Amino acid sequence: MSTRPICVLVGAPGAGKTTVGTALAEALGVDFRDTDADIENLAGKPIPEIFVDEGEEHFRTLERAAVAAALASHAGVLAIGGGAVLAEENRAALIGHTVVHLSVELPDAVKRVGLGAGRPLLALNPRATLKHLMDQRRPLYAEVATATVVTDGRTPEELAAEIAALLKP
Ligand SMILES: Nc1ncnc2c1ncn2[C@@H]1O[C@H](COP(=O)(O)OP(=O)(O)O)[C@@H](O)[C@H]1O
Ligand SMILES: O=C(O)C1=C[C@@H](OP(=O)(O)O)[C@@H](O)[C@H](O)C1
Ligand SMILES: [Mg+2]
Repeated sequence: MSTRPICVLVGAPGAGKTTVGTALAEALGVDFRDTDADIENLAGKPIPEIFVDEGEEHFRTLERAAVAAALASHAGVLAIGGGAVLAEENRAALIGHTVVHLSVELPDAVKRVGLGAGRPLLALNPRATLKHLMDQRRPLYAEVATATVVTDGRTPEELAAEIAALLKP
């Protein structure tokens, strides 16, 4: 039987999709899924290694397949990678879903991505690259979102509670 996510989280790297999504799923008592984790499981290696070994284009191919599969089969909270909205195929697939854009401005995004590794696109010059990615993608997040939640200066728990309230019928 086909099913659909309760909510799909989109936004820039560092918006908190993985962190807030995990907290939201816990608050709602449902499963959390992240297409980045699906891709890593399928490829059998971390995302930075996929970029080094096979390149970004191959990663985007795996990502399109992962987004389509998760949208068709996951019933809980779903986070998709920050760059997934670049593909027209993914934006079209999101139509009709409840899509929450976790918005973040550059200062908070820089602080947050600085806290962890594992984002190959941001390995060299995180601030300048993030600024470029965010400028390029802002209209695409707006295009697919059915709601936007501002994350700057807010905790993941506050954000999870706000989204849970927003999802109530
Ligand atoms: N609202 C927030 N406030 C402070 N730190 C956050 C917040 N959301 C996420 N973080 C931290 O920022 C980093 C990136 O978060 P993550 O959930 O991986 O973002 P994304 O999946 O959108 O790239 C993590 O170290 C996480 O703990
Ligand atoms: O912005 C991007 O293009 C990417 C974001 C990452 O996910 P997060 O948005 O969860 O960091 C991951 O999919 C990959 O490193 C590419
Ligand atoms: Mg993530």
